Amino acid sequence: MPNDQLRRMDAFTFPSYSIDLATGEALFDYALTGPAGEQRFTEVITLPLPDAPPSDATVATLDRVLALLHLVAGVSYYKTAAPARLVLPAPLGSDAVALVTAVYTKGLAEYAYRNQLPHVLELTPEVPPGEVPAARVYDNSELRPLSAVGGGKDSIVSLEALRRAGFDPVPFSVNPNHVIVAVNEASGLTPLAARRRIDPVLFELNAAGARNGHIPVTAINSLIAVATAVLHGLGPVVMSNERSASDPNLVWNGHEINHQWSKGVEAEGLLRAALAGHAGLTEPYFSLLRSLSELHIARLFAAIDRYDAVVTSCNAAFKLRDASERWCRNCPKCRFVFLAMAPFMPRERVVGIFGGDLLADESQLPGYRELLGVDGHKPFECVGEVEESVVALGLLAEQDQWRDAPVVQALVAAVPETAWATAARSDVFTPGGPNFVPAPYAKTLQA
Ligand SMILES: CC(=O)N[C@H]1[C@@H](OP(=O)(O)OP(=O)(O)OC[C@H]2O[C@@H](n3ccc(=O)[nH]c3=O)[C@H](O)[C@@H]2O)O[C@H](CO)[C@@H](O)[C@@H]1O[C@H](C)C(=O)N[C@@H](C)C(=O)N[C@@H](CCC(=O)O)C(=O)O
Ligand SMILES: Nc1ncnc2c1ncn2[C@@H]1O[C@H](COP(=O)(O)OP(=O)(O)OP(=O)(O)O)[C@@H](O)[C@H]1O
Repeated sequence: MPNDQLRRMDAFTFPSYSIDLATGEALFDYALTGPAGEQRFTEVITLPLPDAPPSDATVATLDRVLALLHLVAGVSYYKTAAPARLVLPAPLGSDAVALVTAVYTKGLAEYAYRNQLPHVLELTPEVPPGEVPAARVYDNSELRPLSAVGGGKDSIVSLEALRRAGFDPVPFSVNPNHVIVAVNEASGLTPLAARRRIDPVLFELNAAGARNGHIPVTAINSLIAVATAVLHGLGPVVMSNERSASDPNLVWNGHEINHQWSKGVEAEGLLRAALAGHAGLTEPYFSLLRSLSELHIARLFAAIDRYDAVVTSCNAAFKLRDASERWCRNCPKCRFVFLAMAPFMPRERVVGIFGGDLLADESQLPGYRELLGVDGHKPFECVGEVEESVVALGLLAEQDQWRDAPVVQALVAAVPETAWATAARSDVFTPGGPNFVPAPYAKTLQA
C-alpha cells in the first residue's frame, strides 16, 4: 500500500486472535482502516508446548493473557500510520484499559517525538461498552519462576541470583539468537523459547517509507513470557529491569519521553494490575533488579565469570536482519556497559569480553561525552544515568590500570565540577525506589 494511503488511515482495529493448542501457534490480526481502504496484518507467536495437554482452567487463563498480548503487540503495526482512533475489540476492565492506553502513548512516546506526532501522546482507546466476566483466580505465586533471558548482563545476574537462592528458575526467551542460546548453554539450565514472527508486510511498508520508530518491546516480551508460564504451570515471570529504566530521556510538550518506558516501574505496575484484573494471576510478573542501578548490577555481574565468552548487551546483536556477532563496540550501550564493568574487573577481562578496549580508543570520546552529560541529552538507548557514568569514571580515575587510558584522561578533564560534586553524594550502590519484588524473593540478591 503506498505511503500516502497509509497516512490517510483513520482507525486501528483488532479483528481477532486465536491459538492452536496442538502446535502452540497463536495468530493476532490487526487492521488499519480509512477512506483509502484497509491494510491487514497478522503476527504469529508460537508458544512452546508443555508435555501434557493443558487443563480447561489453564486454557481459560491463557486466553485472558493472550487477549492482553493481542492488544499490546499491535503497537508495531499501529505505528506505520498512527491513526487518531484506536478501537478495541471487546469490553475491557479499567486495569487493562490503563495498560493499553499507556503502552500506545508512553510506550510510543519516543516514536511520537521523533516523528513529531503529538496526538499519539494523547490517544484514548475506544472501548466497547459491556461487562467483562470475572477471571478465575490462579495462585501461581509458589510455582517455579520463569526468568527472562535477553543475553545481557542483567538477566544473567538475575538467573544466577535465583539459582543461588534455590528458586530453580527456568530460562525463557523470545526468538533466542546465537547469543541467547550460548548464554543458556553456559547456564547449564534447560530453557524454554517462544517464536515471534512479525508480519513481513511491515518490512515492505517500512522499505516504502512508512512511519517507523521505537516500540515498547519489553511489554510484548513480558506478556509472551507470562503466556508461556501459564501454559507450562510455572510461577512468576522474573524480569531484570533496573531502577534507571524509569528515568526519562527528555520532556516534550509536557510529556516525558523515555526510550525504556516498558522496562520502567510504571509499566511494571500497569502490567501486574492488568494481569491480576484481567487474567486472575496472583503473582504474574516482577523485576528482581528494580531497586538497583546499572552500575550496581555491573558490579554484581563482575562476581560471575562463567558467561564472559558469551554475554552480550549490545542491541545491534539482536536486530532481525544484519545483526552484529556480539558487541558492536560503537554504540551508546557498548560504551556505557564497558564503562560500568571496567571499575570492577581486571582490564584484560573487560577487554576480553568486548573484544576491544573502548577507553583506549579516542574516537569513542564524543559518545562518552553524551553519556557523561557533557554534551546533548541521555541517548535513546538502554544506558544508565549520567550520575552513574560519572561515578564509574571517578572509580576508574582512582585505579592504576585505567588512570592513564586516553579516554579516561580526556573525560576526567571534561566533566564539570558540579557533576563530580553530585557523583560524590551519589547513592548508586544503595538499593532504592519502588519495586514489586514479592516477599519470598526479597532476599535473593543477598543470598
Ligand atoms: C535491535 C534494535 O535495537 N532494533 C530497533 C531498531 O530496529 P532496526 O530497524 O534497526 O532492526 P530490527 O530490530 O531488526 O527491526 C526491523 C524493523 O522491525 C520493526 N519491529 C521490530 C521489532 C518489533 O517488536 N516491532 C517492530 O515493529 C521495526 O519497524 C524495525 O524497523 O530500530 C527500530 C525503530 O526505532 C526499533 O523499533 C527496534 O527496536 C526493537 C523493537 C528492539 O527489539 N529493541 C530492543 C533492543 C530495545 O530497544 N530495547 C529497549 C527496551 C525498550 C522498552 O521499552 O521495552 C532497551 O534496550 O532499552
Ligand atoms: N529476547 C528476549 N526474550 C525474553 N526476554 C528478553 C529478551 N530480550 C530482553 N529480554 C528481557 O527484557 C528485559 C530488558 O532487556 P535488556 O536488554 O535490558 O536486558 P539484558 O539483556 O538482560 O541486559 P543488558 O541490559 O545488559 O542488555 C530483561 O529482563 C531481559 O531479560
